[in-house]
Amino acid sequence: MNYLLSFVALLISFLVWRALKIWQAYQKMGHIPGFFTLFEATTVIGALLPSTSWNLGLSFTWKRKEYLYLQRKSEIIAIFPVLWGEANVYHCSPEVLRQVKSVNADFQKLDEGRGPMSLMGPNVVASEGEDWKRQRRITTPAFNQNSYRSVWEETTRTYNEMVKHEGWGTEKEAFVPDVTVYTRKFALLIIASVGFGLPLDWSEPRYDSRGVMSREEVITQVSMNILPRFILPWWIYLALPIKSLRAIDTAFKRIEVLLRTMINTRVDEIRKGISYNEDFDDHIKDVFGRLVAAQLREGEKLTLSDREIIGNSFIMLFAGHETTAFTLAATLALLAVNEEEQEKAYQHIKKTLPDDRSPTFDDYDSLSIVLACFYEALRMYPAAYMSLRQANEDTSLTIPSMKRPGEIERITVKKGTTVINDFVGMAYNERVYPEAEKFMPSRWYGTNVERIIGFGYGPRTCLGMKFATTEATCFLTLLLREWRIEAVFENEETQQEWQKRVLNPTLFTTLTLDKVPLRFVKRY
Ligand code: HEM
Repeated sequence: MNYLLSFVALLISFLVWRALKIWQAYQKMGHIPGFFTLFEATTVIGALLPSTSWNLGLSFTWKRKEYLYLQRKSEIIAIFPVLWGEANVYHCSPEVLRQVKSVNADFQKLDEGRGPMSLMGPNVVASEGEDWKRQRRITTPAFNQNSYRSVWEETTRTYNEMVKHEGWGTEKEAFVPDVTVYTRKFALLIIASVGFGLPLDWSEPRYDSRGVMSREEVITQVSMNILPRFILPWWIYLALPIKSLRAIDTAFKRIEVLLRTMINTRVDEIRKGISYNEDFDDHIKDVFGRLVAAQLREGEKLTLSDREIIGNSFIMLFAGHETTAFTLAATLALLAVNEEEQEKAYQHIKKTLPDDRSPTFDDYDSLSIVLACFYEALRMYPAAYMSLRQANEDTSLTIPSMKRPGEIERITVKKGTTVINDFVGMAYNERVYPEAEKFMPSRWYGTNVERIIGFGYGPRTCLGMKFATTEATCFLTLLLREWRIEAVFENEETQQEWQKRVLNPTLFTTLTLDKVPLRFVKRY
């Protein structure tokens, strides 16, 4: 009886607490069109439960992309979770994105969102204010024309290694059961080599004969398990003898050792090679070298702690390969089911590279139709599918009106409100991208890079944007000029049905695709 009373008292306290919370949120955001749900999508419970009418589910911005904003006839909406989580404001307007992320915007990254990204140490993605400025200034010079040239050369080398190792050189056709496995490995090898001077081998097996994980597998496991590692308590790895948990634990321990060893080796190299009072910029070109060298500038402002070097190395390895890999996979899949666009890209490559000469970095600007295919895939499957910002002050936002097209509405977001930039919503906003469901690379012909919002906007725009587009242009050019890409259908399914089944992403740490089966058919 006592137990029952305690339970009822607890339940009542909980409900009163929630009612108060929702009431407070409603005071703040009630003027924004919105709706109620039971759990907030990004909380553990909200993410684990399936997407239904009463629970949004983790991938709800994708699953409801056609009607989420249309239902409320507004490009900005508020979502109030009744039982768990915080109320937030979502929007699907590139105009709002620009206001929230411009240089003068009084918004900042959320502490909660920064947690998982700082798992291995503070870094440029997760930091704010002066810490962010310092880390951005240290890392930015590593992204320059010379490094993009290295990206191009390394992409060409790795492509040839892939074709050789997979035995495709002599084949007329290659069946690729899941192209994401290849693009993932590809992107990882490029960032590891160009960004970190860590050459990984395409042919190295994931585990050696003694069952020891390869370095590639360590980085892949770590990238795929950032959220579980962040959420799960340390003792769970000891308490539960589950193989996949053990693999996560091993990978996180090994990456720490790997990065520390790399730091020590690089410190020795730098100390031997140059006097560390000299201008480092002239000597050290790669991202990792710049991070390590910054630490050696004793007594200077632009320095990094050990934890910051590890944090930044980890984040570059992660940000530098997951996003590129899935966008490349989406590009190939979309080209497979849009034959006309694939043919256009192929003809463009042939015209740009007469006599079948190999593409070089100097061809990058001319291969704009290839890059447009990548931009369009990025729009339709935005790897960084949302970004969160908190208002530091009451801020008035101007939003194109859905009810009265051509007019502008003003909405104030109150101090402390979290604004979620919903890149899926923006990508499928028919006002901005007519026929949004259609793969139309021509949207990006001759475009201004500021329009490519998939890489963010403003001072915190993606640092690796040109790194990624260089790699993508080179990889796609090499592949498309040699192979015709085809979808592998199941039974009698149509191209649209294939796209719907196969290109059905999961929204987790990034937007990920699961199993994209393709066939590469030799063109000559
Ligand atoms: C298709 C590939 C990529 C996509 C779609 C992408 C997307 C993004 C987006 C949307 C942001 C801004 C996030 C925010 O505002 O909260 C961002 C930031 C960042 N990205 Fe990328 N990224 C890609 C590739 C890369 C690569 C290859 C690297 C490094 C080699 C990289 C490094 C970074 C870093 C360091 C930041 C943080 C910048 C800052 O806060 O100052 N990204 N990325």
